[in-house]
Amino acid sequence: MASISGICSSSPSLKPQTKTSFLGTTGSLRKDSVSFPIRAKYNDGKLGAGAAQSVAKEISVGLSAADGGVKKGLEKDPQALWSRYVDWLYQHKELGLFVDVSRIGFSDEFLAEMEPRFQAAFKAMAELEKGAIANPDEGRMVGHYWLRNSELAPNSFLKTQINNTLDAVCNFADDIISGKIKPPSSPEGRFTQILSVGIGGSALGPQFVAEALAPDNPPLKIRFIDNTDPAGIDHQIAQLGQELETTLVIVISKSGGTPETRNGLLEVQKAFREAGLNFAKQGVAVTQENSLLDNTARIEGWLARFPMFDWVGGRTSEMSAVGLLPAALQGIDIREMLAGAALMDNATRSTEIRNNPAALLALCWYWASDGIGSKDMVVLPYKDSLLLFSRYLQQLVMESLGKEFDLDGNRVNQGLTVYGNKGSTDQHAYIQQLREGVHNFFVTFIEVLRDRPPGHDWELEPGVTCGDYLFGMLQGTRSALYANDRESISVTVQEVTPRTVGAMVALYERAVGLYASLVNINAYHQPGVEAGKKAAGEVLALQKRVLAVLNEASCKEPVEPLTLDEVAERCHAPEDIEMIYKIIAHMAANDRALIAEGSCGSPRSIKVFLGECNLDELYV
Ligand SMILES: O=P(O)(O)OC[C@H]1O[C@](O)(CO)[C@@H](O)[C@@H]1O
Repeated sequence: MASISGICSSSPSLKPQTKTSFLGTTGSLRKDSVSFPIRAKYNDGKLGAGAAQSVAKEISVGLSAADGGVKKGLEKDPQALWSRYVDWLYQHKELGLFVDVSRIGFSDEFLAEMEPRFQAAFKAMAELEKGAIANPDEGRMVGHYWLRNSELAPNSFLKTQINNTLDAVCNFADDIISGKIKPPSSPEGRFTQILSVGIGGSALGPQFVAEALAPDNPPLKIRFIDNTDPAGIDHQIAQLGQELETTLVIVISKSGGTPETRNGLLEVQKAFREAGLNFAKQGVAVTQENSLLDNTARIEGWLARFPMFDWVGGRTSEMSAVGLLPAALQGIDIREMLAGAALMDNATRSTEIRNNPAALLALCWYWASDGIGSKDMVVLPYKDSLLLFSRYLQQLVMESLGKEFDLDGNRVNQGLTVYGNKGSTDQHAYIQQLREGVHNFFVTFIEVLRDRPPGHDWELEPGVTCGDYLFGMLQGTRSALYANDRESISVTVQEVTPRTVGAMVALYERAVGLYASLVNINAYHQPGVEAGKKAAGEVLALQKRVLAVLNEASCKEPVEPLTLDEVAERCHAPEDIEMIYKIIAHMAANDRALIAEGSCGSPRSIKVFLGECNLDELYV
């Protein structure tokens, strides 16, 4: 592959589109939204890309329903495309990583319009790295970049914290793997399994890295509880079987109070009790100092505790103890992961868009989705071990960019939808629609050049290996999509190694940060998640009232089965009757409520009572 990294001549001029169109009334979210400065091809050159939001509000532009979302004007001439490929190819020599943006059709005019906005984004990023409060809502610094180069931390206290934590993780992992720290009920043995309990950013990074990098026979195998699904939890515990006694349970939660994680912990502790095992001697907490989880672990005397830092967000915590501890225990070289991320961090500090792979990604996202998330990003790694990359990116990108308000308080309903699994598998699932159906996406191909470790390859037909097929499928799909005006980015690495995985994590972290600046949003908070959590809490509070009402009626002689209306009335919540119905149906399905009359299929027919009267709960 050519080693040209963006200092080459300018790209051939592409045909800029000058059409201006309006979103109209489709999608109520857009109706009340302010518009963004949009790429040059849609704004007739009226609006500088660096214009202030107030100027941008003057027009609202985007893809109209009428054009079916089809982009016109993508370069198709093979020679011109080749030139564009060569001119724009980004290479990181030391990492063996390439970014090809040639199949995204941004024009020189668009690039010029975006340049000042990128310079502002680079400046904001530099401030963030110096310790500015980059998460204003929460009044927090954003320091995940310091994790791979503690020299950058804004003060010596943080630097020491980072270094000490890394040393502690390495030492603990060494002691567990070597058997210096043994499971209490198996003094001759070693820990053989990890059960990781956590959710969101406290699970997705470790899951992705385990799938990508764990050796075939790791020193400890890893399992995850990342939900409050009782059947899922039972399954994980059942799969461990006798090995529960040699299982290290790592409970990961930045806040230390996430309900799903707490429930997972309580379920696991119950399993330990039932197996006659001492959980504390096998439990490890990764959490913020003095969180509920931290205090529990300290008071109960758990085997170890590792800190999560206030200035590291869950979705950017893979290079903190959250990701490093499980990785190290699986025998993954975490210092290499950090080195790869640090190299990428250096590269993505470049203030020259062409020379900055994260800026290139952000540029393409903006172009492809009009800076308003009008198209989804389909992430397709052609490598089984990278299966979970898209799931990992889903949180990183969508929790960061999916915001109702911008930094100036305007309602913008921003975001960038991410989905995907892996190629070529997905070619036999939904690529049909991508090629020919609704044009609401762009693709990111992740290519891995090395098919197998050296010496293992063979030709399954003359001149062709299994990996050649995978390569052919990727290239064929990229070409076939482009021929039908479907744009794509390709990120290529030589191999899936700790170094390249660290680099890819760092690449996308930075791309998200830069893109957030371009669209003027706070990438580091997640206010929207709270609404769901609050509503869940309200449902559970209502369930307690329903239970109290049913209990009272069920303690009567004779038992008084109640209609839904009666339950709602006695709960003083007639407006919540639908939710009350759902609560009762759920309880009935789990043998916790009995349907005396009627059936759940016709809610108005139901009369319900509890199988048992609980006198202790009567006047609660
Ligand atoms: O690590 P915690 O505090 O348990 O949070 C888990 C996840 O929950 C979220 O806060 C969303 O609810 C994510 O941002 C986070 O990664």
